[in-house]
Amino acid sequence: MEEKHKEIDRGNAVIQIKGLKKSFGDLHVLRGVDLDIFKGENLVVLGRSGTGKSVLIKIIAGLLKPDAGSVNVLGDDVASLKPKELDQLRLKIGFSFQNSALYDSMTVRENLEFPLVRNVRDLSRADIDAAVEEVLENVGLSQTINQMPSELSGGQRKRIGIARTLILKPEIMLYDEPTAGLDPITSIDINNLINEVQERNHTSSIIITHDLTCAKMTGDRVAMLLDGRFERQGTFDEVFNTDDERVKAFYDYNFIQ
Ligand SMILES: Nc1ncnc2c1ncn2[C@@H]1O[C@H](COP(=O)(O)OP(=O)(O)OP(=O)(O)O)[C@@H](O)[C@H]1O
Repeated sequence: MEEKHKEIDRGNAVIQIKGLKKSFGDLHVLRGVDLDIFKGENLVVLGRSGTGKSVLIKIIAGLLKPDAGSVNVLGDDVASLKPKELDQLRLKIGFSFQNSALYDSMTVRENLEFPLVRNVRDLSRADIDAAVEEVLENVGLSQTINQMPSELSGGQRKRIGIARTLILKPEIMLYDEPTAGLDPITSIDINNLINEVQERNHTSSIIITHDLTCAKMTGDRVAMLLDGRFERQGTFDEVFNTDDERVKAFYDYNFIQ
């Protein structure tokens, strides 16, 4: 499988993280994280369980406060935002979490309408219908519009979850283990969808994954969290071309076991 090759504008950072630290009691999870994410870039974050990937995402979204360091998202210093400003910023960030969290009692259409109706005022019925149809078409599932989530496959539910996030046209997408629990072929479909979203919407994305096929297919750049820092950042091959046993173990586990 080929590495991704996409030109990224390194002059335009949408997320800038400097010297970020976060501990819980004696547990020092993030120990000085420096990271930039550029406009239109897919950045894959790798790291073993418990290394602090979710903590990092929560800090970016303003859900957790850092102990030290700065986090700037789309020009805003997250720590200094008032609650209302934080809500505004969060509308520009799409979260695609592991379980997709669709509402089981609502149809696909109702699930997709929900964030729009809740967050955007003065939309006509025609606007809402058009937005729902557009995102469903973008994820290739127009035919499921009147179905219930229980009638969909895991891969389809994942796609609808991504569509529901896209309906607010986020500038940044955060994908938390997008291929977890999916078979390899369906995982590849989701990886392709992540790239299509990037191409079509010029979104910048952070993709947290343990799946190195996903990392290689979707990542313009890969950053590996090791002992609380991003010691290794670069293309997929740059990150894994090393004698560092911690990195090699991660690679071997994915491809040999
Ligand atoms: N609110 C909290 N209070 C105390 N400890 C926490 C809190 N949130 C996270 N932690 C701890 O911080 C560490 C990092 O957690 P985090 O969820 O970020 O890991 P992760 O890298 O996302 O792991 P996984 O790949 O398993 O999802 C863990 O040891 C976790 O127990």
